[in-house]
Amino acid sequence: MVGSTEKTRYHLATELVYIDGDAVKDNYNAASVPIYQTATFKQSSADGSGGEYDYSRSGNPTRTAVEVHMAKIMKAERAFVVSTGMTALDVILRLVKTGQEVIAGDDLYGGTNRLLTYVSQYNGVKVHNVDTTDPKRVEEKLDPVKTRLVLLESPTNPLIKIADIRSIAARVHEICPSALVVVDNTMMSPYLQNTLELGADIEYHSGTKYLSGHHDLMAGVIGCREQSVGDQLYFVINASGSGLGPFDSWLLLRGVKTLGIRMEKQQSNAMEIAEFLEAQGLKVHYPGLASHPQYELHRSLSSGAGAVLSFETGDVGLSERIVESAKLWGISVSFGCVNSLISMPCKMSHASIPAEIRKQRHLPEDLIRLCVGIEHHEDLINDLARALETAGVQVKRG
Ligand SMILES: Cc1ncc(COP(=O)(O)O)c(C=O)c1O
Ligand SMILES: N[C@@H](CCSC[C@H](N)C(=O)O)C(=O)O
Repeated sequence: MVGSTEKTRYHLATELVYIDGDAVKDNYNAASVPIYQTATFKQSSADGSGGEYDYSRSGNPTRTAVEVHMAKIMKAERAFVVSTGMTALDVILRLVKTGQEVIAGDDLYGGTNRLLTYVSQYNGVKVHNVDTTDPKRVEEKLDPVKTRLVLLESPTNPLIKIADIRSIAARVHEICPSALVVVDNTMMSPYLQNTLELGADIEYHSGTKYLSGHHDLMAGVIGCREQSVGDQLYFVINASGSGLGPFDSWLLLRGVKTLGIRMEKQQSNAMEIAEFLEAQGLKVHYPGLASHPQYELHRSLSSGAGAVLSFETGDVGLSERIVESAKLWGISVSFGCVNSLISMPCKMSHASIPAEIRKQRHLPEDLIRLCVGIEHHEDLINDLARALETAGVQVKRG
């Protein structure tokens, strides 16, 4: 019902806009996929052999439309849309049983760290946090019997570190044939990086970010390579009721159509801003800069650097003053939206990671994260320059 083995025929920017007419049967040929705002569906008989849908927790035509579309975009055997990005990870973690192990990065979104800590404390699942920029650190923890999941973020949120997804996936599959390689691809979106093609078994996204693009909904997207994995994921989604509602499914489908054009503009703005900050002598983390330690690796995995970057000032108070002096840059968590945002991860998105763990993992307290939108880059740079000056930094103008 929600599967798609259809291969893409056009450039990705075109496929994003082109919704396959067969994804949803509509008697009136509506140009926009209808919102089936219904909980239940009338059946023609009482023997359970009725229509394609019976209850929206189990399936809904608007949800099917976005799932079929996302499967095509992610080149997945099957895709699912769920209520949030964290729900996506929660569903995936249900595939890990007590006694099994997870290997994850040591620079991860704060909420991901929180959920992994929960499963390790209460579900009897050992979680190894390792530096995933070094494939050897992952390999050291692989156990052919116990390892069930290897979870990667690349680039990481918020230090923008890169994992060699291709090599890690190959080694995991060689050493632990029953382990699943899972990539949180939120920071790139399917427009810039296809992790299933790089060897991942499951790719997931916070659809709250680039996929929807306007910060007007919460969503999660999961894509997988194998039908059997898809069956297990669907079981959990139906059993737990985590599928995305019809209206949010419709909003997500609408948002995805403009992903290509938004991402092109956002990352070209991000590059201008990264260069401006680097010219100020600040330590900037952005994989589009040749100074990024994994610049070449990132280029070999993806087709762009994305629109999230972070930089260090060396002084927490100074960072706070910069963030609070910005006007055009909204002080908010989240990223991937048309509006530009500024934040301090240690006090905001990553505040749920205990301070001593943040220290152990070398997450700088003064780090400022910028999530670049589609505004004119000169306005963004001018506003940032003014914020730096207001905070006491002498700015070199180009
Ligand atoms: C990299 C990453 N993955 C997953 C999530 C979780 O997504 P959501 O907020 O949609 O639950 C977030 C942010 O929240 C994130 O930054
Ligand atoms: N209070 C929230 C913070 C959400 S952070 C959202 C996003 N992933 C980001 O990185 O900005 C929480 O504790 O989850």
